[in-house]
Amino acid sequence: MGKKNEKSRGKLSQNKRNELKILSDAILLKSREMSNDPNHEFEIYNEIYNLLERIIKVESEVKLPFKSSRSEKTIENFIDWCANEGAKFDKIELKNIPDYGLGLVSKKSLKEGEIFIVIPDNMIFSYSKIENSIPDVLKQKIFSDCPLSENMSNVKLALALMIERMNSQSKFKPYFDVLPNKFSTVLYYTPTEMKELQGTLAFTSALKQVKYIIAQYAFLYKYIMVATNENDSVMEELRDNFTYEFYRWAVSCVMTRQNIIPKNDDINESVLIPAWDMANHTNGDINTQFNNETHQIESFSMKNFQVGEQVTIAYGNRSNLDFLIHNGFVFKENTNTDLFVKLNLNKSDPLFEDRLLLLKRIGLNDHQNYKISPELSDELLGFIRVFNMSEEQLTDWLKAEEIDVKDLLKQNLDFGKSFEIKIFQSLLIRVKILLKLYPTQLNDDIALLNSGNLSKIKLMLVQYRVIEKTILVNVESSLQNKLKQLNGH
Ligand SMILES: C[S@@+](CC[C@H](N)C(=O)[O-])C[C@H]1O[C@@H](n2cnc3c(N)ncnc32)[C@H](O)[C@@H]1O
Repeated sequence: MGKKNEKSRGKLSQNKRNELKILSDAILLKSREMSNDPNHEFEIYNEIYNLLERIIKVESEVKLPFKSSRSEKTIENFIDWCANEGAKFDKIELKNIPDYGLGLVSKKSLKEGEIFIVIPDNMIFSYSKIENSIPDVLKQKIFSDCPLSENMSNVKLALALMIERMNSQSKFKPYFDVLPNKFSTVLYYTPTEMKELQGTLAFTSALKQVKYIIAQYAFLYKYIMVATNENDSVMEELRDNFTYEFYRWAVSCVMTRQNIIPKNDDINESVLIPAWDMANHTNGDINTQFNNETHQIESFSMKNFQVGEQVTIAYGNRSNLDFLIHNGFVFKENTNTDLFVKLNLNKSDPLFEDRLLLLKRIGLNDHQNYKISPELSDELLGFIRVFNMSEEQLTDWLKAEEIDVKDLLKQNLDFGKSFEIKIFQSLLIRVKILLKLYPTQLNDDIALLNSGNLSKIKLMLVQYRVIEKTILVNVESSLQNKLKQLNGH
């Protein structure tokens, strides 16, 4: 650390810095606005994006302080570096895999449960790994005093990555050189691409995620400009190179690759694990551990892999909404088909207060997210039962003992046929409304996917729409079947 790699590129004039400060203030102000209406949230996003475009233009003369390309040479250097650092990975190799970027491929057949990669602690990148080489003033101002990096381990890791990425002498350089230049995270969507999510359950999450990270940039920009210290070259270098482009790159690296491992007995830390983080995801159980005795990452094969097969790992049992928002991809074969929908009571309903009271007694709330799937969860059943009760039913249930009231969450509670019909119908209406919110039809989306000429991000977003709509269509037909059975058809 501490060595300036090259002469500072394109220091911005004071006028431009002032303009960036004004734009950052405007972003911070706008990002405080919040709405439950996704279309209003989209308007806020568009206004923020306009300010951001101006920022990107002003910052355009400051180039990213590194060049990385995933050439054969850089990959070879990386593999040599891994070997020199003590990684054990002779059963696998790193290869380009269409639609996945880089990935791991087996060189020997692997048995389920067999260790296929070991990464020693010295290869793991984190803030604590560079802490001792960071000048004190920078450590104090950026990592202790700054409320964002102090409280958020992902921001801390992103800033540590930016600082170390600027250091051409870094021991991690061979790893940084094979990191992607560009991502498909929400931070790289254009507003036109973002609009592809309109009507989906992911729309608001995507908008909020971008708003949040742009606001982080604006906050950090102002913070770093003020915290700058002429006597500290690394601090100055950070000030000269801190752009939105650089920040979204670092945040995307962290979003798509970070892991949490124990730093010591009491504290965990966000880290990047070179080579292991080249493994792509598939369904299964997490089969990687941090060995507390050897301080190594060990990954075990999740199944038998043939020679030449892609060796995948499981990132966790996440829904496609989570993968899209937090990891920048969707996984068509995902066995996790969870969709969560916010359901609320009708405030103008004269029985609103009673329903709310009963909901609370069974541990539920108004405005809660419920899992929508063909098998209705206990919580969803509880909610739609309370939502649909008559005044008489409500009064009876409110009188029930604490222990009995929880029966409302039981699958086999017999409410009688007409009430069953009522609750399934109300849920069916809700699902139909959700399906109507999409500006496009499922068939149109499928045709679009088959057209074969979509950009990478648009393809992913249309795929996401198809996945979400398909789940809802399945729930719709399962509810219709249940109603048919109840009606004796
Ligand atoms: C930890 S990295 C894995 C290595 C990555 N492929 C690379 O080239 O650096 C995670 C990223 O890999 C890609 N990825 C992982 N699993 C995937 C999958 N099942 N389908 C598509 N992309 C996937 C996504 O871009 C994700 O953000």
